Amino acid sequence: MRTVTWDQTAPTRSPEEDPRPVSPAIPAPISPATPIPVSPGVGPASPEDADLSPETIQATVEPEPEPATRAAARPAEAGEWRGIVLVTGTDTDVGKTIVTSAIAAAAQAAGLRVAVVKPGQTGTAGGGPTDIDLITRLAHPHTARTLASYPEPLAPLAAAKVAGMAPLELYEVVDAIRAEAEKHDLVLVEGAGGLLVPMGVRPSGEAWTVADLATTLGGRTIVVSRAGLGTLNHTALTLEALDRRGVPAKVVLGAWPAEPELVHWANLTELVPHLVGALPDGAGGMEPGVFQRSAPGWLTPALFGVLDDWRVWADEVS
Ligand SMILES: Nc1ncnc2c1ncn2[C@@H]1O[C@H](COP(=O)(O)OP(=O)(O)OP(=O)(O)O)[C@@H](O)[C@H]1O
Ligand SMILES: C[C@H](N)[C@H](N)CCCCCC(=O)O
Ligand SMILES: [Mg+2]
Repeated sequence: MRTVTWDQTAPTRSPEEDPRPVSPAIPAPISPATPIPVSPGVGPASPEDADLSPETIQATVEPEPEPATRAAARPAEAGEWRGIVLVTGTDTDVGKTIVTSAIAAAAQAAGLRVAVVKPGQTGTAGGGPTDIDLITRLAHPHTARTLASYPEPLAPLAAAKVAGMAPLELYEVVDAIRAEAEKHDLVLVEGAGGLLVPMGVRPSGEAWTVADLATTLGGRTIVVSRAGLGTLNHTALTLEALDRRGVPAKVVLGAWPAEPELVHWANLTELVPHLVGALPDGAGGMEPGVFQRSAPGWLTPALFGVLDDWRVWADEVS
């Protein structure tokens, strides 16, 4: 099997010169007395994977068993992501819409009937295409619906308030998504911004988030993450929030750069145990036919793709 050779000129240190562990800090197991589950975190699949010494500066991007002290990143199974799947992200502008399009395209190519639902679209005063417009252009899902649109580019609840419009009501959204699930094999639900953005109100008047939607619907969740510096923390925070709620989650990189640097390879190595896909930067600008034919190559079989070896993928994209 081929290995990926990282940029040998990048600054590194050998264990002999500096014995500090190069592994990123993995949260120590929390006392069994506390009810807080151990963070799923992100991290190398094995200590060897974190070795950035010059002699072994190779990305060993094959997932291996997680240490028993952490919630395991169980390998996703082929076709597992059917039914209702929420697509959230570590932030706004991370590529949720493009990733949603890619999953829809790959699932349709695999013969599934796909619906995409965007509960709250904000920023429509800008006049550009909505997320559902983009998804429709790129992937042509069988059904594509926006449930509520608000003019200002804000979180949906804030956008509803400033416009004096009705906020999204949690159980109306739940009912709309369940109705699509009756008619489709896969319903992709794209949030707005990240996991804990206030989306609308519950009957009690309290705000709800995409995390609440995931727990109410019992849906699996895809976390779209950036590839660059800062993503390890943002991804770990999002995975931990989902893990604490008992929501199964996997990660897709929204935009893998054309010219990856050391940090991108290092992040890939850390995230591989959680990854079920990675889209190239620029994918959103592709001609729709090219996008649809390419999408399965960016996703693992869990998401109806054909990407089954991250080392081969890394060789091909570098
Ligand atoms: N793989 C990609 N190829 C091309 N453009 C991308 C890619 N990923 C993200 N972008 C660009 O980055 C920006 C944000 O992407 P996108 O609209 O998918 O973000 P988002 O996470 O859906 O944000 P929002 O919270 O507004 O829904 C867009 O301008 C999009 O064109
Ligand atoms: C307008 C933007 N593109 C998104 N649709 C909404 C992002 C809300 C983010 C709120 C926040 O986390 O502060
Ligand atoms: Mg979007």
